[in-house]
Amino acid sequence: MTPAAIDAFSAVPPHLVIRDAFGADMAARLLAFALAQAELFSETQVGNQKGRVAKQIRSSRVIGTLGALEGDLETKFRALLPRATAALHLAPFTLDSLSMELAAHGDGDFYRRHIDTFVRGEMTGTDRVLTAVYYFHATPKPFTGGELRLHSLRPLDQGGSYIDIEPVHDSLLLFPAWAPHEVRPVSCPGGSFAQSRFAINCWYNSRAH
Ligand SMILES: O=C(O)CCC(=O)C(=O)O
Ligand SMILES: [Fe+2]
Repeated sequence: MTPAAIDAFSAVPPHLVIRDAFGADMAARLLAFALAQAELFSETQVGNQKGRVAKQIRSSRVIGTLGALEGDLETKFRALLPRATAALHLAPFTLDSLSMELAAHGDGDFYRRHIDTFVRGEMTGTDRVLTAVYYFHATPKPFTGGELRLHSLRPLDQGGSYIDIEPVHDSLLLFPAWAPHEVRPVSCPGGSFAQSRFAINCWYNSRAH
């Protein structure tokens, strides 16, 4: 009997991890920015419906602006695109824009399995093609858990698979926006905002046709 092939539906989607991605100085500036803006973070929402907060799907806080760091960050994320396109074997696309947000996961926070592409009438004129997540936190690391779990398209109980990726300080993770993923629950006994698992989500958007 021929063993069943590991088909595209059962394989973990392509991904790229970059350590020491933006450097200790940028990580420190981002942490200082996050703490200074603590009051301006709001509860995360799911989907595009204004005001919808689905606590059973996603629990975290987010801020949509990166202040004076925004320009530097955008340059760094843009510079990664050729490398990511090659490593992830992405079909060529024309970059329309980047969208960035800064998210904080504290004690008990999580984000259930989802994809980042817009589907079913959530279209906004652009398509998210590529997701990048940049991780940073206080040192020593004040939390456990919070791994990014990247799933195959096929569910685990039907022969699918997954990989857990640690949110290492000053590291970057890139994967196609269509890839199913989740944030595993964070445990942060101290519980203060400063001890959160911080991440910048950056989406590379192509114009939707
Ligand atoms: O924080 C992460 O590791 C990923 C967050 C995420 O999946 C999202 O905001 O869409
Ligand atoms: Fe996501």
